[in-house]
Amino acid sequence: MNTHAHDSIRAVQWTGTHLRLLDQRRLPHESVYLDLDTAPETAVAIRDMVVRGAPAIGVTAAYGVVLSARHAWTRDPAHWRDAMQADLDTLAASRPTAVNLFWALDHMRRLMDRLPDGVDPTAELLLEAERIHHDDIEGNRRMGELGAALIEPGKAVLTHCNTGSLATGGYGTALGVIRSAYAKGLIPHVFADETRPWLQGSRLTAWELVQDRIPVSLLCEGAAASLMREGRISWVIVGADRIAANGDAANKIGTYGLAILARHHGVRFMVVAPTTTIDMEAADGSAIPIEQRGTEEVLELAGKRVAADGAGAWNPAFDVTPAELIDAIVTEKGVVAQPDQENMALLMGAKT
Ligand SMILES: CSC[C@@H](O)[C@@H](O)C(=O)COP(=O)(O)O
Repeated sequence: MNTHAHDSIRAVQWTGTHLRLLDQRRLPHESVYLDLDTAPETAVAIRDMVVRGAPAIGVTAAYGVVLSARHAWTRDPAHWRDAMQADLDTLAASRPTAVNLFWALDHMRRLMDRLPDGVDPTAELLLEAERIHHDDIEGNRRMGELGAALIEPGKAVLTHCNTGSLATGGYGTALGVIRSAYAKGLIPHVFADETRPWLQGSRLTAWELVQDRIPVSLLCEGAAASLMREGRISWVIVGADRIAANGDAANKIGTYGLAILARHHGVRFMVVAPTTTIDMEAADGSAIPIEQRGTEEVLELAGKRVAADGAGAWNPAFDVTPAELIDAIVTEKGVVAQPDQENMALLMGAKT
């Protein structure tokens, strides 16, 4: 029997008593799981990249709220909501760009407000976290179908970062489209950027694709222009951490450059993300907070200094691709071609 990565990889799990995370910092060579019991531990795991990828961060935060509720109810059943406040703030401060985190916290907070006083809220909150998790996987399957339908058979595609089972509730966004397209025989091969400085492409995307027996070639980001010039790919397919109301999309640093290269070479550019990644409060990309991470991530490789002593570094974790460089945004609610403020509002059911 073939083992498909998307069936077996569960980066985020509820054990019945604990939140269990696959430590993505140690992949692909070691599969180590961490069991977490508190919301502050969950926030640290998000910040330190044990779990990463916008939808997976959202799902994790929802389970973090469950852990918080359990402690709050034990400590102070009469004021469990107040007792959770510090935990909610800590979770919200873990990473700034992926809006799925804030979406999940808001969603859980709204449920907290509806729950009755005097009753342990843990079970209800757990049900909701599990629903968020389940809906994310369903949404990915749907996006897989919708995105694959845009791809004509024949050429390879290029992806960036990791948007697969590891980055989501399961299956993946951009990698979900790639999985579906490969299963339909539409794409023969996948090119994956290694994705400095965390190497999500080499360590995580390649690991997932190899397990699914989908042929993958890694490349340094700097090789993408030459790949396109050789006419070897039809689409660049990426995920997103936050999409603004006009369709500008923040994603892993380097995505913007790929979009410019794609337009120059007549390659199409697809962003795949659930509607929980869309932030209608952000008018355009300039309103999206971009996380700056520590300089050691650039100056070192696997914990070992590689840069010349005395050199500094600039390490933004994300960049913003302007909507006009995006050919399609694929969500679980449908595809937005040539995204702009009007068709994004239509998708989200908002008034223009
Ligand atoms: C489905 S994941 C979409 C994005 O979150 C992904 O492309 C990305 O940029 C992840 O960044 P990371 O810093 O690894 O959390």
